[in-house]
Amino acid sequence: MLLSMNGLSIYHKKRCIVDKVSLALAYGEWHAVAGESGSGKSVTALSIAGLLPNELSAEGSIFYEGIDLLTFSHKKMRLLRGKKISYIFQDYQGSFTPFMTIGSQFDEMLCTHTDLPKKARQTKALLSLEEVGLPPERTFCSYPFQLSGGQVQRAAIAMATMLQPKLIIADEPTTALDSITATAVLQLLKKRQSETGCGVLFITHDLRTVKKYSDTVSVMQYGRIVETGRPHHVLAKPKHEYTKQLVSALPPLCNVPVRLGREALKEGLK
Ligand SMILES: Nc1ncnc2c1ncn2[C@@H]1O[C@H](COP(=O)(O)OP(=O)(O)OP(=O)(O)O)[C@@H](O)[C@H]1O
Repeated sequence: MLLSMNGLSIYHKKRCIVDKVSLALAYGEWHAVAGESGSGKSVTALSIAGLLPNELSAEGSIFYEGIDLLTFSHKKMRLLRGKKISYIFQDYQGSFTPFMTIGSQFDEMLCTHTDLPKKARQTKALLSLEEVGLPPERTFCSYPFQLSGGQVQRAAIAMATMLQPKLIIADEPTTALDSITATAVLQLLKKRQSETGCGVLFITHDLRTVKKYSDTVSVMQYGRIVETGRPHHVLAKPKHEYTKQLVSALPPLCNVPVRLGREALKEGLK
């Protein structure tokens, strides 16, 4: 197992906001965590990357390749982030520092995790930007606010996959995008996943994306996982009352049979 979370609880002071969550993610798997706003999806994801704000505390265990990340120091987690575990946020303010060019942020990551000389770092960054369909030189020299939302997320995917991490955590990466751009960004993430073989933990409130891209879905409500399984099972025959409500709230056109994985990707790339 790439990631195995056991009895994870997260507290704000004495308030429990995530309650004994257990979740597993295999190598190369796309695991969606779906649920309404405030159910605890983001804080669960942040805890894996060691990015919980100071006022929150976590208990339980989060094993990444057999090592409990909750026992890691901030310094060790910094070395792991980017190289082994990457994070894609909802918007550029999460993924990029606004006052640095995209290129210098790629360079900073390469400096932290590799011994490459300057020229080779630049070549690698430009190649990564090209791989996600962005004009490499122009994007490299741009500040995040000079790019569109879709371009920022493409650049975030480029940076997240550049060092071929085994795990990518994507926290509602398409929330700020229109539906056509969102589809293109998700197809790109799926494509990069199949190229690099990484696992994806995908946080979403949109069950349509769960149907289309995920191998597994966990449904969260009030800080607990109430149901886990293959999307076509969970969505066709939801067991928990909350999942039933989520499914019945889907627009009718979305309640069609699900095609998953490679098939969905092929479809998306046509
Ligand atoms: N820094 C914080 N301090 C105190 N409470 C917090 C903090 N961050 C999150 N929470 C609380 O934790 C709960 C879960 O929040 P979280 O952001 O994980 O939800 P979510 O399911 O990701 O929602 P959304 O889809 O809106 O992002 C909420 O009740 C929220 O108010």
